[in-house]
Amino acid sequence: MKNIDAVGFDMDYTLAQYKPETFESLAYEGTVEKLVTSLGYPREVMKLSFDWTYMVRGLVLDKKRGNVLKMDRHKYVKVAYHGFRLMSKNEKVSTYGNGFIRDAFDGPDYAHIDTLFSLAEGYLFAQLVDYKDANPGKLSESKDYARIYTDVRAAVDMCHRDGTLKRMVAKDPQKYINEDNSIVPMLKMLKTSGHAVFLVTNSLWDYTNVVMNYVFGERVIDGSSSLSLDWLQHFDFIITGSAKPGFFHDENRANLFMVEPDSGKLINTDNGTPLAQGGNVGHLHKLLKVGSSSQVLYVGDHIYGDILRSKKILGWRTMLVVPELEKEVQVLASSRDTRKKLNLLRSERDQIEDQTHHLKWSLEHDDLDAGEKQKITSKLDLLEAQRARVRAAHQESQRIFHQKFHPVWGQLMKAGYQNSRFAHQVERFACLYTSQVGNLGLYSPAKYYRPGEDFMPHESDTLSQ
Ligand SMILES: Nc1nc2c(ncn2[C@@H]2O[C@H](COP(=O)(O)O)[C@@H](O)[C@H]2O)c(=O)[nH]1
Ligand SMILES: [Mg+2]
Repeated sequence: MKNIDAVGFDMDYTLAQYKPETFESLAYEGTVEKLVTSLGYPREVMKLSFDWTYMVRGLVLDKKRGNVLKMDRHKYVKVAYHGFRLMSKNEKVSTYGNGFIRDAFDGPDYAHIDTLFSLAEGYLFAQLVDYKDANPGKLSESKDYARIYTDVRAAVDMCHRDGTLKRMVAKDPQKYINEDNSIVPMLKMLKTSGHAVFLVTNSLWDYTNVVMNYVFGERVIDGSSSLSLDWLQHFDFIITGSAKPGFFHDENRANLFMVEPDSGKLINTDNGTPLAQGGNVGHLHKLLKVGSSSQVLYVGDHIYGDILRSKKILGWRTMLVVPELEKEVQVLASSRDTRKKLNLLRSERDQIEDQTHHLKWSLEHDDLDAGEKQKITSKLDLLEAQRARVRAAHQESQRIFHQKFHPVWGQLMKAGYQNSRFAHQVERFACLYTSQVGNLGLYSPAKYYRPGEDFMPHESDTLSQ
């Protein structure tokens, strides 16, 4: 942090941690209503209900096929559901494992659940896929799976734009946003230590003002009547309506407005102004007066919107907020014995397979008499039975272990033994990651965050001996 001159924050799901159980339920209900009232879906769809715990970040929606996928860092599909039906191994392999060209899963046929804002969207998509399959003819013919996805996306988008969500949050922020008393001390510490502190959010000024009032301790907010501007003192610069990730491109020509905080009026400007709406990163860089982009640390929750471009294009230092990490770490810590057992079973299976292969080779290629052949065949039968036992025990323990994290999708950061696609993105694009933004305040603002050591397989093997 010594080399960092400016620390910036995203607002939604970073400084303001929404409660997915209420916020995403609101998004879900608003979306269903729009599908029925504006997009021609049958009223029956209103009877569907939402399980906010089902979807997780890192999943990929296959829009055309109506599937939900979890993949590893090499983009191998490890778990696949059609709607809510688990696809068999054969079905999965024939859909995603054949062919000569590997799918990159990043074209227009796929959508990524890479923000907690997308949990309701993914869930509703899977529900409507099942609904279409179970009710042939009830949806109009044009509504294939891909069209269903487009409709759900459009309805979610409307909810964010037309006030369906924001009006409700403004009325009762405590219902939708977690209280977090660690934020103010953390921001004060950063400022006192000489860092410039800034906010860049895609939310517009009026909503930002409501949410930040709640985050900064004005716990009783009724509409906009009692909003205070005291929270502004914690930031040197504030940019609302930033339209990230486009904001991170200097050539982005979005208009820059000065915000008049009391009235919320937007005034045209082409100058850097401490409280602005719109513009691009060029305006911000002028204000920050940093010598190089690596002196900026930006903290956000969205791997694409906040982290990827700011790091890849600008070279900012980045910190990703991953609230799911809390449970992930808890389960890992309480499963040490299980993990040891899994590793033992895995190496036992490897050893049995190695022995089996040697014996089979010998049987086929060595010059053996009948007695020797018989001995090897009996040994092979024993090994085969042993392997089946170890394999079954391993699979069952692995299944139980993964279900401790999430009953359907398992560990967020792993897909089998490999890092998950999500974990891979975190590793590549986030310099730091943590479960809550307030954790930044647990360390000195002068702390040097050293990277963990990289391990090649041959190195970790020698360490564990
Ligand atoms: N128009 C849409 N707005 C969306 C959607 N998903 C989220 N949002 C809004 O973006 C900001 C996020 O702010 P940030 O502080 O995290 O930069 C917030 O206002 C959301 O309501 C969407 O699908 N469409
Ligand atoms: Mg955000």
